[in-house]
Amino acid sequence: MLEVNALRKVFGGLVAVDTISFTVPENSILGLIGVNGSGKTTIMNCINGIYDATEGAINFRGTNLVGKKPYEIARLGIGRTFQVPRLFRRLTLTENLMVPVLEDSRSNAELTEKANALLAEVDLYRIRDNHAEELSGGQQKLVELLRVMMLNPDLILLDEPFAGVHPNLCKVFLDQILKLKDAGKSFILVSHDLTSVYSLSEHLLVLNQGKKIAEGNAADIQHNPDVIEAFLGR
Ligand SMILES: Nc1ncnc2c1ncn2[C@@H]1O[C@H](COP(=O)(O)OP(=O)(O)OP(=O)(O)O)[C@@H](O)[C@H]1O
Repeated sequence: MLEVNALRKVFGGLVAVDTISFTVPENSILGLIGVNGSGKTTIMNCINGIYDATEGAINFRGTNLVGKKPYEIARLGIGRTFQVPRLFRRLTLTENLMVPVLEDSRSNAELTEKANALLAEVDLYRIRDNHAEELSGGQQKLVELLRVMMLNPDLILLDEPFAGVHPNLCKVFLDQILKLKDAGKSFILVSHDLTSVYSLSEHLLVLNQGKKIAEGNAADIQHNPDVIEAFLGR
């Protein structure tokens, strides 16, 4: 579904992503792990068009994404959440969900029904008229995922969905991911929560200082000496 080939992203003299290649098959979850500053978010930003790749190719179902704008990439079927959720603080939950579909050809009633159904799935329908700023950080992350789902993407990039989130909400988030996976969606998951990322991902990529140092399934990664050294410094 997604093929990233020899991706390189340089900021001035800093090579943030150093010639990384990987693929995301249809209906799969790829985990992206690495210590702070290893290049994970930069890879996400290159895929969804926030950054232009310095070099390399990114193909999504045969379309080259390099040079495309974030809204074009969203319309092609790639959604994205952020480490710090980017909701409109003074809009209600329902209004936040309606933002990506303002120019949608579906009727307002149909879209509102969809937004409310998504909110109901995670027990937020009852507070649908609250302002986003009234939510906890974890609830905001959840609403951001629902907002992404309004465009029904096939590939969803999740940046640190569990960081700072109450364990009960993490469970809701995990259930949502699994449900969407069952419905055929694919994910790239960036997380420092290794337990969750190991349990969710069929395949993992480990980054260190912009380079790929290992890849494989959770068992391969957990026993890889380079990974142990990068994470634990021994
Ligand atoms: N816009 C930018 N301008 C300059 N340097 C940047 C920019 N974005 C990222 N970097 C640098 O690129 C490197 C990789 O950063 P990135 O945010 O991708 O790492 P990360 O693995 O996501 O880290 P974290 O786990 O802390 O989120 C870091 O050294 C960072 O300082």
